[in-house]
Order: sequence, then C-alpha cells, then structure tokens
Amino acid sequence: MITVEHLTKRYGDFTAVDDISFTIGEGHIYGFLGPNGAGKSTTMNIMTGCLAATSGEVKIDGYDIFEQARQAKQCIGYLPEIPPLYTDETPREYLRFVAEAKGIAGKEIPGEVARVIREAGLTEMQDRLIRNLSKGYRQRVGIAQALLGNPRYIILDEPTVGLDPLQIIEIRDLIRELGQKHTVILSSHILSEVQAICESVLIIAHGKLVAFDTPQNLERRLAENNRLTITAECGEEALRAILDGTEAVADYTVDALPAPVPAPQPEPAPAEPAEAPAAEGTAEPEAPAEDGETTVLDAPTELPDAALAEEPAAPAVCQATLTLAGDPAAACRAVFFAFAKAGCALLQMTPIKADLENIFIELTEDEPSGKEATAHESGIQA
Ligand SMILES: Nc1ncnc2c1ncn2[C@@H]1O[C@H](COP(=O)(O)OP(=O)(O)OP(=O)(O)O)[C@@H](O)[C@H]1O
Repeated sequence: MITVEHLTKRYGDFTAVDDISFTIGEGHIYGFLGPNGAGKSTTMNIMTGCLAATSGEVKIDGYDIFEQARQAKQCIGYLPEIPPLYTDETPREYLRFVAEAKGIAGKEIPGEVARVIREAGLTEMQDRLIRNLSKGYRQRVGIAQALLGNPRYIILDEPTVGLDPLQIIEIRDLIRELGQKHTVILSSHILSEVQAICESVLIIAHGKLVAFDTPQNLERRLAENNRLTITAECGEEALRAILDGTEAVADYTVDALPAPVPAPQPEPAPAEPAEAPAAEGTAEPEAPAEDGETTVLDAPTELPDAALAEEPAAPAVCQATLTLAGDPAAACRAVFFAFAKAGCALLQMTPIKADLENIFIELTEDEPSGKEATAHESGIQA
C-alpha cells in the first residue's frame, strides 16, 4: 500500500503540489490524470524519492520514502518522464548496469535482465544500440529498467507521450500485462488513455487532488452533465418558446447566430455574343493568359427586377446549448418532438462530449472544500 498524506511541494512562492492525500492499494492500474503543469510529475518524483517534499509524508508498504529510503525504493520501479538512457549501450548492457546500481546480486543479474527483456518485449532488440531504437522501443527499455528487482509498484510518468499511434497501443497493452503482476501507477494528460487502461483515476488540477474514482463513476458523473447543441430552423423567439415549454430542458443559452446561408442564386443565362464573330484571319489575336493569371469574366451588372423579387429569403436559423434534465436519451427525444410539434425543423443535435477540459472546468470550478469532498466521495480513498 502507498499512502500519501498532506503532501505539499513549493518551488519558492509557487505551490506545485497542494496538500494532497490518497492511498493506493494493490493489484490495480491507477491513473494520475491532469493537464500539463498540474503537478503529476512533482507528485511522482516525491513518491519515488527523487525529490524532497516541502511537507507531508509518503509511505511505501509502511516504509517512509525519506526516512527509510532504501527499503521503500526497493518496492518501486520508476519510469520518469524523460528516462535517463545511455544511448551508446544496448538494452542488455544498460539493464545490466541498472541492475547493479539497484543492488541486485551479481549472480542474479543475467536471469533478471533476461526476464525484464522478455516482459518488456525487447528480445529482438536487446543487442541493438539504444540510439538506433524507435521511441517505442526506447520506452520499453525504460519500462524494463523499472521492472528490475520485481518491485511491487511500477510508476510510469507519461509513458505514451511522443509515441506514434501503433506504439501507443503496444505500450498500453504492455501496461495492461504489467497490471496483472504489479500495481501500476501511470500519469497522463489524456483522459481516453486513462479510461482505457486504468481501474482508478486520480485527477490532479492546480496541484490539488480534485477527484479519485473509477472511470465508470467519472463517466456517470459526466453523463449527468448532459449538454448538447442544437441548430433549429426558426427565429429566436420561437426557439425560446419551445425550449421554455420543454421540461426535459433544464437550462439553455441561445448562441450567436451562424452567418446566414445565402440562398441559391439562379444560374445566369450565358450572355449573347455582342457582335458576330469576325471573319477568319481578320480578328486581332487575343493575348494568351500568362501562367497563374486568373481570367475574370464580366458578371452581369444588373439583374432583372423579376429575378430579385423571386430570390427566396434565407430561413431564420438559431443555435442553442442545452443542459438536459433526466435520462439523456429520453430528454433528446423530448426536445426533438417539441420542435417537430412546433413545426420547426431541427437541423442538428450534437452532444457536447465530455473531454478532459470539461472535467477540469467542472471539477476546478468548485470551492476547495467541495473538491476535497469529491476526492473522498468515491469510497476508494482510505
Ligand atoms: N524545479 C522547478 N522549479 C519551479 N517550478 C517548477 C519546477 N518543477 C516544476 N515546476 C512547476 O510546478 C508545476 C507542476 O509541474 P509538474 O511537472 O509536476 O506538472 P505535470 O502535471 O507533471 O505537468 P507535465 O505533464 O507538463 O510535466 C508546473 O507549473 C511547473 O512549471
């Protein structure tokens, strides 16, 4: 078990980590989620004993990371955001070196290095120079060094950052495999990544822990924040009347109107040639257009009055952002039928997807006391 109690880190006047407390159990993949600069790396660096805290306590299986650093660090494998790899070595040479530095007994080193090479999927690349490996394989080398000594907790700081989509999938699969034998804690600023891999999510914003929950509970919480944008073919007054009369709409704002779509213009009839074509051989040759030059055709300067009178007016179009009440599907249906009943065409209904930004806006808008409550509500927290 990892317990973090009232952890605070200040850089001068700036508080990067602000009184964070949580408990990490065993046999689980935990995600540290937060935007850039939220304090994830700082927290991870302190948890792994790489950085001193200003105040607070971190215990790894009961060992204080500062007071009993050796025992505590033996329980942890850490992949920092920028892994310190010696690129002129092969993975096998580098891992031997790290194994020695970690104090693994000499006779156990070859077997241990072979094990982590296998587990990290490096078998085919073990004798190639690290500098010639792809970023994905370099990341595997970083993960392999974290696995040396078979620590109970594997802490990975942004393990997929900078990888291509295929490498991301492979590293995520590897992390899932590791999660079967170890407790894995990874940081990420990508919500979908954390949702895809992690069984528990810790959300950090502005150095504070603002949520600690399962992805399912987070999704549920976000789903409750039912919002969608609509575009309707009617005037603002009619739009408001319909929305005001629809119970499933808890709240709405009328958005700025989009630029009116110009009504289709009738194709002008081809102009009659003003003069009969000159007799062959007598006309002055037309100068050819130079490369890249656009030839502008004279537009008819005046439209006949009849054509102007017939031009259909662009229909009024309104946009609004709605917050729905109750079951989202039922609420969408109610909105749809309310517009249909009023004879207004709904041109678009687009759910506002919950993304990381939405969560942070939602979670960080609360008062600090509210945030604390959120973090403790989940029941995961000790
Ligand atoms: N040595 C330092 N001195 C001063 N400020 C620092 C130092 N290290 C980090 N910070 C600041 O502390 C805040 C938290 O940084 P941290 O690296 O922990 O964030 P993060 O969530 O890991 O973000 P990122 O994913 O960008 O690394 C940031 O505002 C950062 O600029």
